[in-house]
Amino acid sequence: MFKNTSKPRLPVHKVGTTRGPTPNTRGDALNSLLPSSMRIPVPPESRYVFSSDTDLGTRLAENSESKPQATAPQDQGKGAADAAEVSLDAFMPIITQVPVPEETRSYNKLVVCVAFFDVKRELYTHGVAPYEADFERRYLITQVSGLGVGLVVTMDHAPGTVIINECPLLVMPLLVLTLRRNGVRIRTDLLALAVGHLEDKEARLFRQLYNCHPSHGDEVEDAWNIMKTNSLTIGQLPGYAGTYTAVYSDICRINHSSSPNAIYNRNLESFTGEVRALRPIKAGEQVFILYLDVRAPYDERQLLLRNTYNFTCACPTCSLSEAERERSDVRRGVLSKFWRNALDDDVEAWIVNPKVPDDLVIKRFLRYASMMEQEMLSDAQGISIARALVLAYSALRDIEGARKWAKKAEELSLATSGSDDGWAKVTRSPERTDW
Ligand SMILES: C[S@@+](CC[C@H](N)C(=O)[O-])C[C@H]1O[C@@H](n2cnc3c(N)ncnc32)[C@H](O)[C@@H]1O
Repeated sequence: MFKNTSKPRLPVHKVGTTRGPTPNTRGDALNSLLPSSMRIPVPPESRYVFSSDTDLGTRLAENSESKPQATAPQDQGKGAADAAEVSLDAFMPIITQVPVPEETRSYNKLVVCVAFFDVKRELYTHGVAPYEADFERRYLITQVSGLGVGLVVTMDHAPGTVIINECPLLVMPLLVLTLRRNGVRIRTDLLALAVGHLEDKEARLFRQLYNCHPSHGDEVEDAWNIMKTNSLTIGQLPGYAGTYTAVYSDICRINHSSSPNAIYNRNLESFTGEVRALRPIKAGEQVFILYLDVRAPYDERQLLLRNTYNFTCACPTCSLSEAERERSDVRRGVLSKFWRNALDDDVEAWIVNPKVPDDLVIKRFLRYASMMEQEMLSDAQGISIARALVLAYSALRDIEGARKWAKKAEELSLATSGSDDGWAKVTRSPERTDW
C-alpha cells in the first residue's frame, strides 16, 4: 500500500475524500456484461484505497534481507511432515489395500494405504474410478546427465497433454510421519509394516526408488528415506481432513526445475497422480516438475532442496548470472505477494474508483504477466492475472483486449488441468459473456 510512503506513485483515495458522487463508467460497463449474481457494487463515492506493489528497488532490498527458511510449503507437490505431534490414541492408523480397477493399466493392482478407519470406509464405499484405460506409454525412465535417473518423453507433447497417469504404490498421511507412541517415533515401524504389505514386484519398485540419504544397511531407515525423497502430496482423502502423501513408481523419477515444463496433479477420484505438459515438450526432452514453492528466492530454494533432497539445482533459472538471478528473485518476490483474491480486490478497487487512471490496472497486470513469462512460469497464478485483465478490459469496453486475455486464461487452464474451465466460452464472445 502507498498509504504511508512519502512519495506515492499512485493517487491515494481515502474514505470520503472525493467531492460528491462521480459517475463510474468502468463499473457500469463491466456490470452490463456480468450476470446479476456477479455484479460488482458500484458506490457513488470512492471508498477504496488502491494498493500497489512498492518499486523494484525496495523489493530487492527486502529480498536480500529475507532469511532462508527450511520449511517446505504444505501443498506444493512434494510432501513435508506436519509439525504437530499427536497421540496415537487419537488417530489409530490402519494399513489397507485399495484395489485398482481391472480396466486400469498400471503396474500395481493394489495401492497400499496407511489410513484411518473413516478413510478406509469411505474408499471402500465409493470405490476408485478407473482412469484412461487405453493409455499408451509415451516416455522412458532413463539415466540423464548429472541428475541420476529422469523421465524423458518419446513423442512431442502439446501443452495440456497427459504425459503419465499412474496409481501410487503407497500412500500415507503426513501426520503419521510425526505420530508418537510413549514418546517414541512410530513412523518407521508403520512404514515398514506398510512396505511389508506391498506385493513382491511393487516392493521391489519401491526399494529401487532413489534414496538421497542412504543409511548403509538399515532397511527400515532406508524405506523411510525413500519415502522422504520421493513422496508427493495428494491432498485429502475422504474421511480425513489432513494431507496425504504418495509414492509412485514412475512419477517419482521426474526431476525438479524451478521453471518446470510439466505439472503434477492428483486425481482423488481415480486415485491417480497425473503429469501434464505445461509447455510444448519435444520427443527426447526431459520432463521437470516442482518440488517446492518456486516463488522463494534462489538462496531459499537451494537451502530447501539441499536439506530435503540433497542436491543443488542447476536448472536454467538457478544457473543465471548473479545479476540476472537478483532480478529473477525480485520478480518472483513480487509474484509471491499476491494471489487471486488480492488481484480481484485491486481490480474491484480500480473499478469503483474513477479517479484512478483508466490504464493503471492494465499496466500493472501486464507487468505481472510479463514477469510470469520471463520466469517461465505457467500455473494458476497466470490464470488469475489473465482473469484480472479480462475484467479490466471488459470494464473499459475493450472487447479485443478482453478476448486476448480470455484466450490466455483458456490456454493456461487447459495446460494446467486439461479443462478450459469455461474460458473457451468467454474467448468466443467476451461481449456477451455470462461468466
Ligand atoms: C524424486 S528423485 C527424482 C529421480 C531421481 N533423479 C532418480 O534417480 O531416481 C529426487 C532426487 O533426484 C535428484 N534431482 C532431482 N532434481 C534435480 C535437479 N534439478 N538437479 C540435480 N538433481 C536433481 C536429486 O538427487 C533428488 O534427491
